[in-house]
Amino acid sequence: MASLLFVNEIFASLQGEGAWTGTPSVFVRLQGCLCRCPWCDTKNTWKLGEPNDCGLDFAASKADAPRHATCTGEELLAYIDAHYASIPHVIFTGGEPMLFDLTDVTAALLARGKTVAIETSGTEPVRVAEGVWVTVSPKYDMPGGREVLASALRRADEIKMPVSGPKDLEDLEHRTLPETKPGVLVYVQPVSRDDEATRLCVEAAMTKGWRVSFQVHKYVNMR
Ligand SMILES: Nc1nc2[nH]cc(C(=O)O)c2c(=O)[nH]1
Ligand code: SF4
Ligand SMILES: [Mg+2]
Repeated sequence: MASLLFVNEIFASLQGEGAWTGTPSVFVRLQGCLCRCPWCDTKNTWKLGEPNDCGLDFAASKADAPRHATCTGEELLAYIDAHYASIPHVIFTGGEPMLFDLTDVTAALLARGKTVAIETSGTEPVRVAEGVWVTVSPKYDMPGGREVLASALRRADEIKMPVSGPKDLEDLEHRTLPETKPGVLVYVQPVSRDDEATRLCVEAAMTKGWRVSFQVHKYVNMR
């Protein structure tokens, strides 16, 4: 587990999205993303990380800042043990967490009895232990020019499609779902609590049988 992780933020909250909504979770927000989605709510993570001397206390002490901490997988595990022992679920998000190989660190968390999830755009190979819950929020035709990988869609336990307009629903139906495994959970999620996007998601759910993910944390002013 020698490689370095660049941690933009680490904090505890309730999962506010998708199938695990309401679950007490440690969020590990990793630095770096190449997708450049116009409506991204974590633009502060876009810059790719580089080694520095900031430890995890730094990442735990700030929100929405562009700087990150540097740690090894072992240091992250020790920090979670020390500060978040009572929290049963760990979520790696970003940024794009699959810019990092999380196979060993996620295996170690599972071995401790935690459940573990990642939130990925599907534009990087999925590198996590077997048994990790993989949520893919596919990002098509974004300014960064990244391609959504069939291998990521196939590995997904949950698809959570960000919806800003009708094209996203078309992409979900015709580009995403044909590549997913049987039994995958399908969510549509309005971006930025937008009223028109919310209306589109509710209508799509009622006609297609998909579920809606509402980013509950934003409605109750939680992180
Ligand atoms: N409460 C809460 N739930 C979340 N689920 C996914 C999040 C993310 O930023 O990826 C997120 C987040 O930032 N906060
Ligand atoms: S993939 Fe996620 S982190 Fe990256 S730009 Fe898009 S919304 Fe932001
Ligand atoms: Mg968020």
